[in-house]
Amino acid sequence: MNAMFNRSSGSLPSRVTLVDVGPRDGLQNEKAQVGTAEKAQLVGMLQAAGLKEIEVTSFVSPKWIPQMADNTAVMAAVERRPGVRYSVLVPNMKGLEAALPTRPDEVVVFAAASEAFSQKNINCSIAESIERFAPVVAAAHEAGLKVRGALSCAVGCPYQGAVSPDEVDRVAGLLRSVGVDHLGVADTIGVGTPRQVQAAMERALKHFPLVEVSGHFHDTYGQALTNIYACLEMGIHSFDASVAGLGGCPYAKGATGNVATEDVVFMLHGLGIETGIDLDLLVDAGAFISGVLGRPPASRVGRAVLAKRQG
Ligand SMILES: CC(C)(COP(=O)([O-])OP(=O)([O-])OC[C@H]1O[C@@H](n2cnc3c(N)ncnc32)[C@H](O)[C@@H]1OP(=O)([O-])[O-])[C@@H](O)C(=O)NCCC(=O)NCCSC(=O)C[C@@](C)(O)CC(=O)[O-]
Repeated sequence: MNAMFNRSSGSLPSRVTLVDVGPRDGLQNEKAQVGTAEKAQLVGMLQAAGLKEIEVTSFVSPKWIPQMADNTAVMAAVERRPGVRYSVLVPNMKGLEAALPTRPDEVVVFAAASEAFSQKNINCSIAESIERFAPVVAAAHEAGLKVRGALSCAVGCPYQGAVSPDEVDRVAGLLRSVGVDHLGVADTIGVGTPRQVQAAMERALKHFPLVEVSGHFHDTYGQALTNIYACLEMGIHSFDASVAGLGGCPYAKGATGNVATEDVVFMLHGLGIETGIDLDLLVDAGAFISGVLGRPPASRVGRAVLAKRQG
């Protein structure tokens, strides 16, 4: 066992922060255009359920992701609660300039550990993306905002196949070098298994402190909860998840949604780990957005709770 794994001395964190990325990662991949009011209502229901960090939208090109074209209107429609942090994705200065007047608490730049995915997702090489992010990070800091860096394809790439931990190491280092505060290690296509995820995390932890690393897992191969558990064993205590298991990236064909927030909360509470989230209210939020989309929630916990309520 690697020395880095001794950080948590075998015990699990007592509290975990969950960032619900459903309004952004979830809805960016839906064929049906969800209305601005429904998006704001979803954010409202998530914060009522106790989520303290919500990724609301992205300021990307509407030609690339038309589902997020109402970004400014969504940010304006959200009834903000004190103590909740609202983040948005920005791929470049144009995105940051559009995002700043909407008063996000945090911005997210997104790079990839795969050259092929970087080209497909943001139309530039990894090196060019880092160059592009440098002034974005500086300007965001100037505006008093923290910057998260999402690192896609940390285990596998839909175009390139397996991704080596060496690439995670390299790109995590590049993101840190331009001043990114927090790194979200993402298994974009949900192919990772626990030891692979731990290897990627270990490399990320060379560049970012434990409190500034989080996991973002898609559940394509049903490994997401196991991978979260593997991260908990390393002491990592912040994860992205999507209510109702919404999600996916339009440039990662075949990948399913993110791990469902309801499923993560159920597991964490079962482990005696605090989240501050009310599972019943979260299930209501998942049922609401699934109703808007005209399908049952992908969350197994969500479906089980709803079935139990019906008797
Ligand atoms: C990065 C670009 C813009 C490059 O796209 P490009 O075509 O190379 O951009 P460009 O700079 O050449 O500009 C082309 C046009 O886009 C406009 N433009 C340029 N920037 C913006 C902007 N910010 N907002 C609005 N418009 C913009 C620009 O003004 C111009 O407009 P035109 O003159 O043709 O009318 C494009 O590739 C893009 O928007 N990509 C975003 C793709 C995306 O959102 N993917 C999903 C998010 S990542 C993800 O889901 C993964 C994650 C984070 O969840 C973790 C995981 O699971 O892996």
